[in-house]
Amino acid sequence: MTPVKKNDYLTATVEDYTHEGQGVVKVDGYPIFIPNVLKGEEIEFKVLKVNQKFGFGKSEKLLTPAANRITPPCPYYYECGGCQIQPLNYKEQQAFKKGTVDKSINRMGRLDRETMDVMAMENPFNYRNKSQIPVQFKDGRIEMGFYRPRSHNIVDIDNCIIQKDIHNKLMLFIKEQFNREHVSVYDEALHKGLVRHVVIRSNHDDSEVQVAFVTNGKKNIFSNIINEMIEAFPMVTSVVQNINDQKTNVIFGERTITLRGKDYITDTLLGKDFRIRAKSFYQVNHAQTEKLYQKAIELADLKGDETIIDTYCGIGTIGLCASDKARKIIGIEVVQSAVEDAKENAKLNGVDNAEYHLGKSEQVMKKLVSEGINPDVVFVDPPRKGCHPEFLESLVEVQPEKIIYVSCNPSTLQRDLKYLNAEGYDISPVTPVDMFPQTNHIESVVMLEKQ
Ligand SMILES: C[S@@+](CC[C@H](N)C(=O)[O-])C[C@H]1O[C@@H](n2cnc3c(N)ncnc32)[C@H](O)[C@@H]1O
Repeated sequence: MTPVKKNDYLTATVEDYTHEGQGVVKVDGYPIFIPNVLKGEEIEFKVLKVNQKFGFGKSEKLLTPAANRITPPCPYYYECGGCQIQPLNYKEQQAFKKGTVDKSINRMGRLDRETMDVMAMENPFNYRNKSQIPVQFKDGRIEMGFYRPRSHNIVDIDNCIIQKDIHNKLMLFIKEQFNREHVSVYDEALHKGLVRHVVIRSNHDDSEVQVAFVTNGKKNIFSNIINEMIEAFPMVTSVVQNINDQKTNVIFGERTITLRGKDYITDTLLGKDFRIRAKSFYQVNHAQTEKLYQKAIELADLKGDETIIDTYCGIGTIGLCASDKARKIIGIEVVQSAVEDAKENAKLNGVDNAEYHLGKSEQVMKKLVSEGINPDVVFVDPPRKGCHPEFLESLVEVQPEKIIYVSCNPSTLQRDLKYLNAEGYDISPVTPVDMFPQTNHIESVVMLEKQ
């Protein structure tokens, strides 16, 4: 028996945050998760759902608001699923993120390591350099915006406070053009219609912008729109069409066709230039990426004669930023276009001590181990699911002096750290880096050293 029932109205004080940024209240020890409330607030709430071990609720009345509460700066906040923690001022967002990393490493992982203060942004808005904007036809108009939480219904928006200003201007412009030209828009339920997403990506000073039209089929109806767009936005140096005719939630399909200009944009990170194509991973927050990489390279404490493996390397950014201080860089990445970009990026920066391997880290690493590779430092930057167990086994087999782990998921980070710790690696304090202000996402960097 749970101590609460669905539709109960209760009063409690918010004790903590979940890793998703929801408030946690407890009734006789039974936790209930409530969005948009701050730690320390006394609230009246309604119970919405009751599971065996925890429930969900909705705040009905703030009895004592926290000093760190603010009115969400975005007017779409309560409808749109893009941001989750706007009622927390930036100081409280940092406290939530530090607390989440700390709980993961120390409470869940029992690793007993210090969590540093969050490396924060000076101005935590208008930072996203990549916008993946779904398109829908509703009530006689084409709408563009972002999905409501846990749905594929779009909130039609004119301005997003976390994406860069140039993206907001282009989004509005393209929406108007689509409406004027009565462009055919994809209907997910019927799997019919043409335009599915518009993806905008820009470099740090907006001197190069890429617009990608993701379409269900290869019909190209974009000539007029592109002409007008380039006249109004001469910084759009790349327009591509990506064909995705599958019934899927994955945004990009296999094939990308260049419609105008180049098929990439170029950005600079820590003095190195990087070509980025539409499907390649690239960190979304330029200012914070430089801080993150700087910290990662500082933790590696390179002397100049090291062999470095940069795995889950994307377009080669971390390794190439470290290449001046290393003897050799070996990159591993599973996306073909990213590997091609990485090779190109090495050339572009005059780096001749880098080589790249296409494939899964868990497989390529095994092969490199069997060939007798002997790295001194390994940079690891996996996706949210963390490292594959077979990759970790190979890593332990080659025994690098140092491993620098960059993670976008504190939960898989602690799992992998625990394994490496048990296999003889000491763990440095963990530094959270705020790559995604206003959202519940958290990036961290940590160094492991052979005992
Ligand atoms: C979080 S991103 C990091 C990329 C890069 N280090 C950076 O900072 O831009 C993770 C990368 O791992 C790649 N990836 C995902 N699974 C992989 C696997 N099993 N083996 C190798 N690379 C993988 C993704 O394509 C992506 O480029």
